[in-house]
Amino acid sequence: MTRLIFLGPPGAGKGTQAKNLSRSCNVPHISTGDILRSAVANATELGKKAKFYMDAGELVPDELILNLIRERLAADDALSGWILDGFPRNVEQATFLDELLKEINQPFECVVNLEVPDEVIISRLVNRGKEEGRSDDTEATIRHRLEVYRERTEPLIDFYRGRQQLVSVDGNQPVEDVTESLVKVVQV
Ligand SMILES: Nc1ncnc2c1ncn2[C@@H]1O[C@H](COP(=O)(O)OP(=O)(O)O)[C@@H](O)[C@H]1O
Repeated sequence: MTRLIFLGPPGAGKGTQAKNLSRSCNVPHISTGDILRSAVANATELGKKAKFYMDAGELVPDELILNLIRERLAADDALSGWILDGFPRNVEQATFLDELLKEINQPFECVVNLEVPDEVIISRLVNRGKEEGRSDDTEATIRHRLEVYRERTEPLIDFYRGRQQLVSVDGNQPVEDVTESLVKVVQV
């Protein structure tokens, strides 16, 4: 049963790798960023509330995210596995996820930490901003997202490492090489 959590700074390649792996494992790729962006595009209630935070490079408040994850993991296609990308992003979300997974009896396999140096991340994100026109990929917002990552998300590395649930993978390699390392590490 494939149940993986992807961790790493913005621009580490979580989305790309999670998508590749979800295809080869035949489980859904659950990206909170994608879900939120589609909510914004469809101007749903959630989207209207989330847009402000996303454009500022802040985390969207937990009260908007936690229910969304609870519902998404309860969907039929998630019963036989999933790859989580972009969640959890702070200790509160990680604690919530622990409780939720216990409640629905779905233990995860491991947390994959994609490691990429800061200067590589910044140039990747600046390029993505130009190519995809994502409104949060401007240089000032990118720097702020990295700060938010350091402050709120990075502590999760020790959180999971302390429980021997963390696996680190070098994300600073060509996409296919990262995928290959990942497949080896998670043995899917
Ligand atoms: N779990 C989450 N908790 C709070 N906000 C989130 C979460 N996931 C995504 N977001 C919001 O969506 C934005 C984009 O997320 P994502 O696509 O994962 O981007 P990246 O990892 O490239 O920064 C984040 O900057 C944040 O505002």
